Amino acid sequence: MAEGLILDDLRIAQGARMLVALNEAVGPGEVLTVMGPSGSGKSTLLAAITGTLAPAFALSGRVLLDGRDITALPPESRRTGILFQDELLFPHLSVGGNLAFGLPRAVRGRAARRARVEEALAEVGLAGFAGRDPATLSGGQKARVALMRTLLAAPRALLLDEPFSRLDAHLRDQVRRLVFDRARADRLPVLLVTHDAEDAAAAGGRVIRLDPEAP
Ligand SMILES: Nc1ncnc2c1ncn2[C@@H]1O[C@H](COP(=O)(O)OP(=O)(O)OP(=O)(O)O)[C@@H](O)[C@H]1O
Repeated sequence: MAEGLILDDLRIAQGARMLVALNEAVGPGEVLTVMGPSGSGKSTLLAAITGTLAPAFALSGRVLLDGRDITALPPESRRTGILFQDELLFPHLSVGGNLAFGLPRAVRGRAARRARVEEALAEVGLAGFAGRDPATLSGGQKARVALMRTLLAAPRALLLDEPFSRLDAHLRDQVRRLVFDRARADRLPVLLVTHDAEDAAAAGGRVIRLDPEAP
């Protein structure tokens, strides 16, 4: 069975408008960058993969992850992880609470869950931050917590919806490197949506462009 993420004749239409039509295979540790003008369907493509496509769209074809057809599965069963432009940390939870939220239920017991959270924080240079309010973190720290929250759920594919675009140039480079290094180390296929040619170059993989038919 083929490892990685496969978009098998995946088509997304909005009424008579064909937004996305793709045949792509993204191997473990490989990054496929998706570019295209605003409104061309980049976020919609990611939603089709995570299982959160709005009812306004019609989907055909298949999404395969590690050989498993996930096209019709509910989002929580797909094992796809996504990072957005806004970190979307829960403001009412501590940093540790945010990370614990990402942990699979299979990690049982308060002590074991706490240990996994501490380990994750230490991995991104944030040891001791578990009790902090997310509002007190810098942009780069929030980005690292958001990455670890996504990775703690043990996804088999990583989807990135412009996650670097709000960071300043220096941080952007750091966080980008962290994300791509982790994806390679965990052998995750990555789909990167971006407007930024530098992001695409840093990703180092193939680039495709969405050019939807005019309505
Ligand atoms: N929930 C929705 N219901 C109906 N139409 C939607 C919905 N979300 C997006 N659209 C429409 O679908 C098309 C694709 O939008 P999408 O957000 O995927 O584009 P994008 O390429 O990600 O754009 P951007 O670069 O601006 O983020 C647009 O015409 C948009 O207006």
